[in-house]
Amino acid sequence: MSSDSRIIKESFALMAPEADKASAYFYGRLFAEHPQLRTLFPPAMDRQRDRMLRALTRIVWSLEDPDSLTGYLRDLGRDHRKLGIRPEHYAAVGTALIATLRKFGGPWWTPRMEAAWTAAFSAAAATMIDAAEAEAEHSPPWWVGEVVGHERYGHDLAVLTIRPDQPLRHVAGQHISVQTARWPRVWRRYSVANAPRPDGALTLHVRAVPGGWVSGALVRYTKVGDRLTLGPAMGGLTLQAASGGDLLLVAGGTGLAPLKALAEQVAATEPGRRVHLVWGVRTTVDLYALPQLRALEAGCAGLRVTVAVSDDPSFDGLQGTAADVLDRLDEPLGPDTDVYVSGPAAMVARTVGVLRDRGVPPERIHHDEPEEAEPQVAAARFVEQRVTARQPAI
Ligand SMILES: NC(=O)C1=CN([C@@H]2O[C@H](COP(=O)(O)OP(=O)(O)OC[C@H]3O[C@@H](n4cnc5c(N)ncnc54)[C@H](O)[C@@H]3O)[C@@H](O)[C@H]2O)C=CC1
Repeated sequence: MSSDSRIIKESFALMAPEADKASAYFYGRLFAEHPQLRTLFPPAMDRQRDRMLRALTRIVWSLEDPDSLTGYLRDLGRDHRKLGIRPEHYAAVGTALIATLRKFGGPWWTPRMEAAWTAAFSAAAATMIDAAEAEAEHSPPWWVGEVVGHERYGHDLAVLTIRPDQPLRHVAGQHISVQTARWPRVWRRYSVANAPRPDGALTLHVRAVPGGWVSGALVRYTKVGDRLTLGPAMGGLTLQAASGGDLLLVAGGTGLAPLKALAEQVAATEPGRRVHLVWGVRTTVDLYALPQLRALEAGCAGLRVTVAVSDDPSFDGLQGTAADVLDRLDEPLGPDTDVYVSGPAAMVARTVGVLRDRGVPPERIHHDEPEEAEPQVAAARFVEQRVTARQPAI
């Protein structure tokens, strides 16, 4: 580990006990010094603060993995265009960040730490700005999407089909962010549930979560003809280029969306490739995409779809969660099988546990970071880092 990386990790850990206060101070200071930036952010800042903390944690933890760090920063830079962040804003953010670290580092803060952070921030900002400028050559900062389909299932689920005003390039397995007119500057992520289509349309599977501003608006108050604002496609739940072996896709509820896109991609490009899609839902109402999955299966020799229902004993089929189904699979998972998992965080964790018990190597198991991760996850990682940190380097 380079000495600068170690200094950054250790000084970051000093903030652990006050991570929430530090992120509030950071935005307070940023907006006090640059009031014009306040208009770029949502009225309620709690989730934004969590996101910032999570992003910073992710960056600090990736310092030893330059490829992963650069990819992450480039995505962040591209994504920030939709907020209206411009190159000149980065210096303001850097000044507020260093001031925050200095304040919360307290008596431990040293000029050596400040120099390491300043250099790291400049490098990160340059990567983000570079990615944003490269993206600006061929893509708008955001898209306007017209809702051309809106199907309701039960009281809290909807499948939306959206046609962007300009081509929105995406790869099967990626997600986009969505803003509704009801909640300006509040963005939420949804996976695109289809492989790229000739007409450019995007399908989203949306569950209205309790207290969810955007999900509630999309399910209950959006209709055909409405317009939504869309951010660029991001995310890594895409097929590994090098892998050509069997695929096991394990979905829970609306976590089906990115895996359905992967199944469509394979059906279109490698119809003979063996793909087993296991989809677990709670009740039969949640089997909203079953007709399309069966149609896909009928047209694709290599695709097999298994569904299981966990909370409805009257269901005339497999009972249990997707993880339970895997536990009972009688066929072995070949060493070249890649597994993709998507769904509620607890379901993903349980499924990954079952797969590990069945001997699937960790590098063959792929899943996304859930957006709805515990808000305190970043602070918890600070604490973990602090406990494991060695003596300060300086
Ligand atoms: N809508 C989208 O585009 C995407 C959504 N997601 C995530 O997928 C989740 C989907 O939520 P819902 O549809 O409400 O799912 P849900 O709550 O209806 O659950 C889906 C399935 O997961 C099972 N499950 C729940 N907890 C489990 C556990 N601890 N162990 C094993 N199985 C468990 C349930 O029994 C059910 O079979 C959300 O967390 C969402 O963030 C992930 C990727 C894309």
